[in-house]
Amino acid sequence: MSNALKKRKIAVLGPRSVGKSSLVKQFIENHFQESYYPTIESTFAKSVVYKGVEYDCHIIDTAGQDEYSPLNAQYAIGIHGYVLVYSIASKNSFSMMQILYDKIVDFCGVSKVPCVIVGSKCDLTMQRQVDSKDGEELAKANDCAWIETSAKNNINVGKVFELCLQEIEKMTSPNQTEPTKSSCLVM
Ligand SMILES: Nc1nc2c(ncn2[C@@H]2O[C@H](COP(=O)(O)OP(=O)(O)OP(=O)(O)O)[C@@H](O)[C@H]2O)c(=O)[nH]1
Repeated sequence: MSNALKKRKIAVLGPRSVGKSSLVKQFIENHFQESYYPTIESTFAKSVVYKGVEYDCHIIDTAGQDEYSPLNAQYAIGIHGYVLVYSIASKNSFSMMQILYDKIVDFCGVSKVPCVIVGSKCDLTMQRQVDSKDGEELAKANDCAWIETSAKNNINVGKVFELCLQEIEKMTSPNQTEPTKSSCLVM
């Protein structure tokens, strides 16, 4: 059997300022920054052990999207799994989740993709606009995983990427390294 690490490409998508970069930075670099710098795009690599297997994860932190942004083909082709982020303090960002998920599955021409829906900034309890129950129900309706996180307080940050690997592995047959069933193929 090969000792090569299993490569998994994960795209982190969501509206502006919901905390995508903060989530990724907390996961990769273990720090949190209060100031806001809009992202263009950054890719990070980290090896993650999930269920005793080491995965070489490439995480793409993307620019904030709105409902009119076309999906960049780069975020659909060759991606194994998705992390879709809304802020629990923004109902508008939550309403983008279904739109974004539908854009991805439409682009890929599949009925579902491995995905974790993330309610970020869960430390902002006084500003909460999205009930946990609504997040959970949305995820269930789309057969996605769901979790609430705080990059600020380092709550559930690692769990997001474990859940993403879990969703990817659920849809990937053993020993398969290329995204197939759930991801786009260039014809
Ligand atoms: N209270 C709190 N603030 C957060 C959290 N995560 C991010 N923020 C703040 O929210 C703002 C936006 O965070 P970013 O991580 O830059 O958001 P983004 O989604 O990457 O933004 P774009 O690059 O525009 O897409 C920053 O001021 C962060 O400090 C969190 O868990 N709790």
